[in-house]
Order: sequence, then structure tokens, then C-alpha cells
Amino acid sequence: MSCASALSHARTSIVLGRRNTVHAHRRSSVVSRATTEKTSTPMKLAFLGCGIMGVPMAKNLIAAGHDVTVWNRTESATKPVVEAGATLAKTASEAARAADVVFVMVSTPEAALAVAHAAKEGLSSGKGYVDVSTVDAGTSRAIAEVVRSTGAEFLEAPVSGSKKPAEDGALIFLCAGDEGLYTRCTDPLDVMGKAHFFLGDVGQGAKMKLVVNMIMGSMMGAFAEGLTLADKSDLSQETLLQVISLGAIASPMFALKGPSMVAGNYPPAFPLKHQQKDMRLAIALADELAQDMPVAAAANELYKRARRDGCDDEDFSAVLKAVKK
Ligand SMILES: NC(=O)C1=CN([C@@H]2O[C@H](COP(=O)(O)OP(=O)(O)OC[C@H]3O[C@@H](n4cnc5c(N)ncnc54)[C@H](OP(=O)(O)O)[C@@H]3O)[C@@H](O)[C@H]2O)C=CC1
Ligand SMILES: O=CCCC(=O)O
Repeated sequence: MSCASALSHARTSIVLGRRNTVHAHRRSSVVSRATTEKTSTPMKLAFLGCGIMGVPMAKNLIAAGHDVTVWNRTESATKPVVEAGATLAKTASEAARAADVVFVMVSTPEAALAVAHAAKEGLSSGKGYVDVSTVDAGTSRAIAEVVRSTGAEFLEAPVSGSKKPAEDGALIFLCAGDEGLYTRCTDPLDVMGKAHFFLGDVGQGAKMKLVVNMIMGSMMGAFAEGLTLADKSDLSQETLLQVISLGAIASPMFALKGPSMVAGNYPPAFPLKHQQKDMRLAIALADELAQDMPVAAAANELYKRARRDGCDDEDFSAVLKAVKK
């Protein structure tokens, strides 16, 4: 077990975790995993949603020794998780009944709310429901209401990080809601992620996630325009990637996606339809707050065009195709 050390910001409370560094700032706190150690106290968990993200997340929970019951709307998608050792449930409520804490990772706000209603019958006092899908704050509050009406606790915990971080247990969880449940979930969050923040009341995690993805979507739009402009200017795109990698705008995202974009490949890690959903939800949040977002709004138009052109299930970097057009 590694030693935990304390870091502090001004006027912060400091908590030393079992194997973590914990530092708090105002109403939010962040926990960063200080080790790759995967020890855990086995918990009875359910995992609902076996898409690109759900499968590796559930498999990591199983690999860490948790007892996982799995459900997915389309049963065939549960196969890799069942093969890894999960118990298959026929319905969301059956999965929820079998577990102490339920994790949910589905596509859209509508899907997340539908799953909460479907799981409701299996929830009761003493249980926890953690929705890690990317949704808007209003939907998250609606899910919280459904969950809490059963006596169960609710945590929203959308994630930053894509398919590879999900496989590597290196996601970043943006949590808000019932703090007792957050504390109870320390081990599963450590298994699936490299850091977790607690941001306060339900909605704050959802909003943080939308802000981050709005920035990411705008960055990708600008990157796609840069690659296209370089090409049309008789500049090598590979050289552009090298220049970017050495300067102030270097980013893991450009380094990861750039070479495949130059090659015209867009294997789906983060589907473009989900990025456009997140741009739409972030813009709606800005609308509520009467904030101008001209850059994000322009980027959103590119994603909408790419969707119309059939790029829904390609990686969001396929926005390059809309720019080129
Ligand atoms: N991919 C990524 O890099 C990241 C994605 N996210 C977010 O995580 C969530 C999941 O993403 P990802 O795994 O990529 O998505 P996928 O499109 O791969 O999977 C979507 C999942 O949602 C399920 N689903 C869709 N509609 C319903 C419904 N009405 N009822 C029940 N289940 C439904 C699907 O079930 P079925 O198999 O039956 O269709 C599937 O399990 C999204 O909110 C996304 O924005 C967050 C961070 C990174
Ligand atoms: O919501 C998707 C996030 C993808 C990422 O953080 O790389």
C-alpha cells in the first residue's frame, strides 16, 4: 500500500485516504489515485448499459473482485461482461434488486431517465444508484427524484476520458449528489478511474461534464479546420502535428486523434452523435444562463452537418469530413 500525502489549497480541509491523496476546495473535492493497486472490498454491484464505455468499466469492476450483475437493453451486448464473470439479469429492475449499488452508463438523457424508471422496482432504502452517463442537469435531477422516491441514494458521476481510459481504469469521475453514497463508492470509483471529484448538489457534475465536452468539441472543430487549411495551403499535415506537439497547444487529444485523422480513419471511441448531443446540451445550458457561446455554436453546426452526412457512429474526429466538404 502506498503512502498517502496531503496537498492543500487555501482554506481547505484535508483528508488522508487509505491509498489516495485527497484535497478539498470550497464545496468540491478531488481524489486522485496514487497507485495502480486494485485491492477492493467486494461489493454487490449492478452495471446497466454495455456500450463502448460500459463494457470495459464493468469488466474492470469484475477484475477487481466485485460481484457484478449486468443488464443491457440488447442482451447480446452483455456477452463480454458475462464472459468476464458477471451474472446476467433479464431486466434492469432484476439487476438492481441483486445489487447494493447500481451503475448506469447509457447513451442519452432520454435513455438514462428510461433506465431509472425501469430499475426503480429493484431499488429500496440502503441501496445506491450511480448514473455515469452524460446528461443535462435537469435530467439528472429527474433521475435523482425517481431514485430517491424508493429510499435509495443517488449520485451522478459522468466521466471524462474515453474508451482507452475506460479500459485502463483511468477515467475522471465528476460526482455530485448524496455524499454518503460517494464515500461508499470510493473503491469502485478507484477501480474504474484515476480521479474523482465531488462537486456538490445533483446537477453540478452534469454541468461540469458539459462544460468540459463543449471545450473538447470546439477544440476538435478548430483542429479539423487547421488540418484542412494546412492541406489546402500545400503544408504537410504530419508536419503540422509535429509543430503542434512541441508548442503551447499540444494536447493528448491532438496527439491521439491527429495521425488517424490525417490517414482518414475514424474508429469510434467517442461516437460523433454523442459529441453533438453534448454540444447541444452545453449550448442549452448557456441559453438558460443567457451566455453567448459563438465558438461552440459554430462547432455544433459542424457536428450537425457530419451527422446529416451519416457520421453518427464514427468517432467524433470524423467532424473533419464535414469541414473538408
Ligand atoms: N464513448 C466515449 O468516449 C464516452 C462516452 N461518454 C458518455 O457515456 C454514455 C455512453 O457512451 P458510449 O458507451 O460511448 O455509448 P454507446 O452508444 O456505445 O452505448 C450506448 C448504450 O446505451 C444503451 N441505450 C441506448 N438507448 C437506450 C434506452 N432507451 N434504454 C436502455 N438502454 C439504452 C445502449 O443499449 P443497446 O445496446 O440496446 O443499444 C448501449 O448500451 C453517453 O452518455 C456518452 O456521451 C462519456 C465519456 C466518454
Ligand atoms: O464524453 C466523452 C469524453 C471523451 C474524452 O474525454 O476523451
